[in-house]
Amino acid sequence: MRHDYILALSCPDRPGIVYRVSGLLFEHGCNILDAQQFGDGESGRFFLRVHFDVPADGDFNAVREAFAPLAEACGMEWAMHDVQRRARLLVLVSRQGHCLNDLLYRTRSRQLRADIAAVVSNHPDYAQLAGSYDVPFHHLPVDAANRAEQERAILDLVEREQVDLVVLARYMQILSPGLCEALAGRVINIHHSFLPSFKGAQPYHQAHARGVKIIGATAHYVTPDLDEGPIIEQDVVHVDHSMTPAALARIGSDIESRVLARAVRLHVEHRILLNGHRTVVFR
Ligand SMILES: Nc1nc2c(c(=O)[nH]1)N[C@@H](CN(C=O)c1ccc(C(=O)N[C@@H](CCC(=O)O)C(=O)O)cc1)CN2
Repeated sequence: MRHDYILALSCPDRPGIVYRVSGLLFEHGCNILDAQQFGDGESGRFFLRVHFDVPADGDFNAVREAFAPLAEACGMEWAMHDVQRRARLLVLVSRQGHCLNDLLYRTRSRQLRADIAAVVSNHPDYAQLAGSYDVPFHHLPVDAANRAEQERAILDLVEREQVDLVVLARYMQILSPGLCEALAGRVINIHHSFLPSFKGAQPYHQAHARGVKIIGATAHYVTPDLDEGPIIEQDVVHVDHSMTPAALARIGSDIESRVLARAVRLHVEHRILLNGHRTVVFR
């Protein structure tokens, strides 16, 4: 039986990259099932995502070892991923549980190629919800005095549970620069506004005060600069003058869940490549 893999790479753009990558895969008996590419004239970088399979009598490790010298010669940042492997998520939540609820269902129903290894919260509210899905729940209260200890406990969980991606599902704590660095590229946050508008706390109150006619949600990678990380996915919905901040939050909650789920899917399917401060997303 053939086995599928994803090759995702970025490198300085030059003629012949696709030719050399596809030729190497061909020489190892691999078949390309899907390929997407983008050459960014502004950054001078080339981005490629190749879905390929290895024949039953093939050797994936040999393919990966043969690829390494080519990657080195082209200055590639690259990775190959087993399509069958389900990503392991650690979901962090505070008081608003709609995104957690959505991710629990989507992972359990296998809509997402991922499993939730555990839930962490600074409040006890969602212990029963996590338990109803047989997902371990860790109540880790946090304040200025114990923040370093609490974040150490989160990192220990990431290592112990072999977590691939940390999801801030309306987790209302600002991660320290140290934690952001330790998990660089592996933390996605859902911000409840259409960034760059209304960063920080209470974006629906900010939106109401501004009198906007659309609200939105933004999923982005987390960096030390609050709500400034590379944007992955966004969506919006129309609102009007009659809606209070609470009404905006109710309307916005559906958008938040959808945008976060789309961003998690894009990440776990290896469809996102970083392009400096921005992303390239192969849908
Ligand atoms: N280092 C980062 N941490 C977090 C990011 C980020 O981009 N970089 N995104 C936030 C998300 N966020 C809104 O989406 C957000 C969370 C928390 C706050 C805030 O002011 N929190 C207060 C405490 C609030 C409370 O205890 O209820 C604080 O930490 O002092 C603003 C925006 C998640 N983390």
